[in-house]
Amino acid sequence: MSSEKATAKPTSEYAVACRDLRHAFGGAVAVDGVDLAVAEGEIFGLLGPNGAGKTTTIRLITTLLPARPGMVEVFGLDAARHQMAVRRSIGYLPQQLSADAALTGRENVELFARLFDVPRSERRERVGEVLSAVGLENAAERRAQTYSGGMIRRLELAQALVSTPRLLILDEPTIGLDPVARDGVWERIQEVRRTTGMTVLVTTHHMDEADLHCNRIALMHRGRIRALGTPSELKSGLESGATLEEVFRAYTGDQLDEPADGFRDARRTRRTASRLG
Ligand SMILES: Nc1ncnc2c1ncn2[C@@H]1O[C@H](COP(=O)(O)OP(=O)(O)OP(=O)(O)O)[C@@H](O)[C@H]1O
Repeated sequence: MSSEKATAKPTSEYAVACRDLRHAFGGAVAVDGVDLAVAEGEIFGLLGPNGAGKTTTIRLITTLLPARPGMVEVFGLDAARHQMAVRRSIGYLPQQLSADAALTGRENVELFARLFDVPRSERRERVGEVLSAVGLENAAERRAQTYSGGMIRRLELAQALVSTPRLLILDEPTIGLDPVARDGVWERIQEVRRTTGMTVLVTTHHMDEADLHCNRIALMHRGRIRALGTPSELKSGLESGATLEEVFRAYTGDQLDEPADGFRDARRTRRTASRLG
């Protein structure tokens, strides 16, 4: 690990740079030649209908899937050659439930602090800081099973933040939440980004959220990037007064989803609970 650190010299100024990403599950192509460049400090939205290949792209970037023959660089480091350094720089909020219902909020975050090697001497303070950054300081000693859907997602955000990542990757951070809870999650994401300058790569099905919060957006469909730009650029490329949802439909022709909330609903809405994403 130390030799990896010694040779880990950044080669580009981007937070994430991908070239020709490809992945197939058996014969089924999920990602079909994706090029992406995410600038440091921006909120970059990856949008697309179910099955477009967003999660697979994220798993390639986080090194959970091998990116060969394509290329992924995170803060200029080749992810294939510097896998551990790249993983250390990323905080990942998976689509699957990653909070444990039987543990308190604090215990859930402490678990991630240990998993991600936050030094023992800093753990207590760091866990307290991120719980308060997501507005859960007063609920920290309660079991997660008593949390609302929005609180669970904010708890999972705290888990992703506890290792002080430079790049925060959020896979549908507001899935299954009502509009008020969605706003609560975004407020916390924006606040963390303002105070830390962190880069955020996010997937969402909510066009209104992408329009409001993302600096740039890539529209993905059937494994490929179909359009890329700021929300205004994408909208003005269609017709005057077009909404982002209309842009989305123009490129994909598909329906958007609207799920529900609560711990049980979150469990039902998302895939099987898994701490390892
Ligand atoms: N582990 C897997 N095994 C087999 N096929 C998979 C697997 N994971 C994803 N796929 C398939 O790959 C394609 C892309 O899936 P992916 O989860 O990347 O899409 P997505 O855009 O994230 O969708 P969603 O919005 O529903 O999360 C889909 O056809 C999906 O069925």
